[in-house]
Amino acid sequence: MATVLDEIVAGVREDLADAVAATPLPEVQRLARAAAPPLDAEAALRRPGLSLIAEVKRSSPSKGALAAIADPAALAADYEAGGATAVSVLTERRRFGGSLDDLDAVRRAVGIPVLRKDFMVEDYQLFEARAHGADIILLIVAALEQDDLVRMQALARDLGMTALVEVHDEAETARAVDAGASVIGVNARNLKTLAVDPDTFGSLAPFVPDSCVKVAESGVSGPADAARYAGEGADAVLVGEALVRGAEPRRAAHDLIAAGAQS
Ligand SMILES: O=C(O)c1ccccc1NCC(=O)[C@H](O)[C@H](O)COP(=O)(O)O
Repeated sequence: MATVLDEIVAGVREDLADAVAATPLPEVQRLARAAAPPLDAEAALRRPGLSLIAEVKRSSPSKGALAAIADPAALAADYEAGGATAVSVLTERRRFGGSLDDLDAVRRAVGIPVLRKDFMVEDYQLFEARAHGADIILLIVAALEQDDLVRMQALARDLGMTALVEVHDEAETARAVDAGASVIGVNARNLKTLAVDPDTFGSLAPFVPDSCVKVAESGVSGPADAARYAGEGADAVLVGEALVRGAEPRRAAHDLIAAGAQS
């Protein structure tokens, strides 16, 4: 039976065919090479204290519509003012309501690294991300064969971007480490059931080498969760729903970071 991830990736591949038809690979490669140089996101995430990757997330397969984000640039600017280290922008259209327009708007609004959060299955998407100013791309181990993971990580580096390599279990963590990942995100959301298990980060963190940046993804509902992840060894937390649903994203960002620092 097809999983949610399979269904999302099938939709992404259909949209990708349209994108390639509109902007062929050589042109998107040219645009990627011509874009302003990327920021060193890995170095930013390695700074002392708990880093926050704050997400622009309109909707999700697990929760449906989350927030009517009229101005993604203003939201991202609030995140930056609240101390976020990076902004994550979901660009997947069908299930998350995102777009490259959101990425463009955020890129123009902030001076911190920007993550294109999407389901990357073809090299084309990495060039596209860079052409739109992304500094970080997401590589989901569960969505990629090992040779694709290795090649796409090398391509991200060649383009000057940081790859956030996402894992959900011990086997995927071993694959990420084998592929030479330097930034590993442990996602607490099970991509088959969509349930969030807050114990996932703590159980997988010991399998992530100390040399890697460790990112705890999903299910952070407030400062206590950020403090818990920091205590379990997270260098960064990636937070979407709690920030876009809250009334004061700037303060909420600040409070998450402060809780991590106290842990
Ligand atoms: O959010 C979902 O429902 C989802 C479903 C299937 C694949 C990915 C999904 N989310 C992507 C993410 O990783 C989250 O947006 C990110 O970690 C932030 O999570 P949260 O703070 O729980 O919104």
